Amino acid sequence: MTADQLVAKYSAQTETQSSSKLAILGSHVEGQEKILNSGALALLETLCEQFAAEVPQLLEKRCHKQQRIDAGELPDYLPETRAIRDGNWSIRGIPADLQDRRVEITGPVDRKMIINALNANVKVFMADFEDSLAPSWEKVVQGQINLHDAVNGDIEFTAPNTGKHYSLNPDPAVLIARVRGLHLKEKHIEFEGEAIPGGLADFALYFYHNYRQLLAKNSGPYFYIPKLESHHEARWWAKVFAFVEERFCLQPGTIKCTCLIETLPAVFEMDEILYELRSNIVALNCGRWDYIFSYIKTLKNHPDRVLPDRQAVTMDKPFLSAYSRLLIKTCHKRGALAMGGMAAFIPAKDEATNQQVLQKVRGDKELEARNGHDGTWVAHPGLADTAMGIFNDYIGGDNTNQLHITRDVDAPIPAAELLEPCDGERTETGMRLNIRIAVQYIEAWIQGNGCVPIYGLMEDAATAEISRTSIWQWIQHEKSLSNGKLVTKDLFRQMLAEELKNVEQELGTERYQAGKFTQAAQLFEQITTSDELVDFLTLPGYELLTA
Ligand SMILES: CC(=O)SCCNC(=O)CCNC(=O)[C@H](O)C(C)(C)COP(=O)(O)OP(=O)(O)OC[C@H]1O[C@@H](n2cnc3c(N)ncnc32)[C@H](O)[C@@H]1OP(=O)(O)O
Ligand SMILES: O=CC(=O)O
Ligand SMILES: [Mg+2]
Repeated sequence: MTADQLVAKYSAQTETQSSSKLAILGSHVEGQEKILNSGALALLETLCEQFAAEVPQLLEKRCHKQQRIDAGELPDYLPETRAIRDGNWSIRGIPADLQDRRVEITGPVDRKMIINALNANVKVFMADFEDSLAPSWEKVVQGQINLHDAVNGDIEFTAPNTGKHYSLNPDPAVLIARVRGLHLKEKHIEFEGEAIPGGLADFALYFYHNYRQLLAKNSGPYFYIPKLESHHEARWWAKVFAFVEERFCLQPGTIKCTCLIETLPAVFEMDEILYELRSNIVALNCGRWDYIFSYIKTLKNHPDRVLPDRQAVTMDKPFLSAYSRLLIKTCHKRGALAMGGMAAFIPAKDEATNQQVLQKVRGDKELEARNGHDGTWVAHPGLADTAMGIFNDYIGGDNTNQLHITRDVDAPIPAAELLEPCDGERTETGMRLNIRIAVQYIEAWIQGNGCVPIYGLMEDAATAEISRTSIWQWIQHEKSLSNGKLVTKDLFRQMLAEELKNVEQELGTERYQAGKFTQAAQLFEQITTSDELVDFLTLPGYELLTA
């Protein structure tokens, strides 16, 4: 039976016996029939049946590990998987259209942005259901509709305010969908009365609707997997992929994924993650913003590892440099690409400032390319040429990547280097900036906007996490600012009140009052002064977003 016949049979079966275990609770989104059809829901139901119950167990494993680290242990390479690290093995391979990923643009699954991103001067577009998306039901469903139209090549958009029309250029970038992390649920779909894992919904819907078209175009169902913390979680995804490949009569390894290494626990299991997913994985990526957040979160009880101002934590700091170099060394040894990360700068409107922005982006991308990364991320089309120029220079000639760079000079990288405390000041200016960023970001998020420009930087869920957890950590460890002020809950509350006034002045009273700043400030205050560190900002945020 061909794959097409199989899908038809699978869809027909479920057309007649509508699913009893899966319930759609979200309100109607225009066009949802295209996405939430019986075949897609049948796949989702089967995946939930097979795999959803394991997710809480995986999250529980994270907690157990964290308890040991909270009690004083430091993360390290795992003794029980030494044979995998020492073994001689490679990943299955990289399809032709994923060999050259020198510049990838990222962005939420907004219709206009999808078109702009696919038309940008980049090799890949990472369409994001994660850090840059506030996953309201409408955005999730509309995002799937948009991606389906993009894969079909008939996505179009007319801006209501300008009348400008958008459609795809002839040779669009390769599409990779980033699904939600395992901690996030999709509460508008329930399986046996329980909200389902958000990432499983994103995966099933994108896969089901697009894999045939993508394969017909000599591309494939490609995914970014975020926020993994262990090789057990990688194994879970490997089982999901293998199950779906078998179900749809696809060659093993048809689904391809790139895993973000953006948690401190995962950096010690990169070989193991590649190994678990070796049939499907093609690359790892340095998700530096979540990684910095994870460094704070994982080492939250370790007074000697408290980070300084966010601006001081740059990729040339020893712990981040070691992370980038180890990722490259590990990937290239196994035949996988080593993707760099995001410089959070975005273009400025005035030319002089923009030149400074481009200079900073150039510096950041040069460091990555020189280290041996095979490609990098940009947040905005206006940065694509700059990043492309740097990577063209380093990759050179007919090459498509830097897989030949083995970084033997770095063997081995000890755990201590990955955990090295980061020097730098904690300043009142830095703390106030963290406050203004976090409160504005939370306000945007609970209104449904997961990625916003604030003070010339792209702010998303990962960058905002650094701002809010830095203050939490400074309070908990009774740190003093460079001007001698002790960081306390009261000092934070006082600064928050003052900075809310500054934000109101910056934005104007009309915008401020029409917004949700009071709600955002309440949530921010609550999670910053709580003695328990809230795991992810987006968990209480999701309750407000979907209230
Ligand atoms: C830590 C991480 O996870 S990083 C990955 C997640 N983060 C992201 O993906 C960031 C994506 N970037 C963005 O969302 C945006 O660039 C923002 C919010 C930072 C800034 O957006 P804006 O203020 O709209 O930028 P600006 O006004 O300069 O945009 C100019 C044009 O570029 C487009 N544009 C900007 N960023 C992008 C993008 N990432 N993809 C596609 N198009 C984009 C805008 O849609 C706009 O198009 P138009 O001229 O046709 O109207
Ligand atoms: O997802 C990317 C990051 O930096 O976080
Ligand atoms: Mg991230």
